[in-house]
Amino acid sequence: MLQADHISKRLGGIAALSHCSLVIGKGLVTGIIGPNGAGKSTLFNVLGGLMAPDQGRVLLEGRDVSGLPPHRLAALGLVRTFQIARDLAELTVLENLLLARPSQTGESLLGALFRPARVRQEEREALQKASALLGRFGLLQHADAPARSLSGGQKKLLELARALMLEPKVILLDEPAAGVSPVMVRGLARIIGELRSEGLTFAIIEHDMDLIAELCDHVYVMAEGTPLTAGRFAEVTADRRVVQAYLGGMAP
Ligand SMILES: Nc1ncnc2c1ncn2[C@@H]1O[C@H](COP(=O)(O)OP(=O)(O)OP(=O)(O)O)[C@@H](O)[C@H]1O
Repeated sequence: MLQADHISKRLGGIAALSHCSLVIGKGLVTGIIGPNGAGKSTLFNVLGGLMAPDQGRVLLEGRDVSGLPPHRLAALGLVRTFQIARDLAELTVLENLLLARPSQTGESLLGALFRPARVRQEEREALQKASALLGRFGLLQHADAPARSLSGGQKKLLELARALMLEPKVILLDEPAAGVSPVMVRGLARIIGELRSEGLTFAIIEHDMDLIAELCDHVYVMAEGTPLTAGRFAEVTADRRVVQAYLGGMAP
């Protein structure tokens, strides 16, 4: 579904990614783990179009999409979740969802002026979709509350719901469990599992190893800008090199 092909990226004189190659399989949940500074966030930034690679390619369903900006990738089905930024936090939960998917027709002045019925139809559809997602994620009663009033876990659900408004095929999830209560982590895991069984593909960066073990079909362990090893969670965690990478070479 999504492939990093020998990607290299230097940041501030550091090789954040170095000939990094990996495959995010269709319909699977792929975990990306590794110690701090291993290059996981940089990989997501390159895969999600926030940074162009210095070398290498990003392939989405076999098509070279290297360097395409996030909105072009979203139109092709690849979406990355983002923390609700400060300005969005002041808007309501529902507004956050409606803004995630701008009206296609109403985006241009001419479209809005000459096709008002079409714009209204798109707005109705977006409202229906947003309401359905809020219901599914247990956020309906918070629809008119400012996003900042949500708990950490509810904010993560809102981030996921914003991504789903774009009807993606692949979602890049950056640390879904960070700052989330254990009960809400279970809720998130259930929803991600359900979305996966509906055919969505996920790549997940996460430091919560219980969540990785529970959710992931396949796990890549990154170290120094490239995958060190890959396999099922139990396989990779049994690999001595992985323990060493986490301990910074201090393993006995
Ligand atoms: N904007 C930047 N300028 C300079 N160096 C950077 C920048 N962003 C990241 N780096 C460096 O690139 C390397 C990879 O960082 P990255 O954030 O991708 O790692 P990570 O695996 O996501 O780490 P963490 O788990 O701590 O989030 C690190 O050495 C980091 O210090």
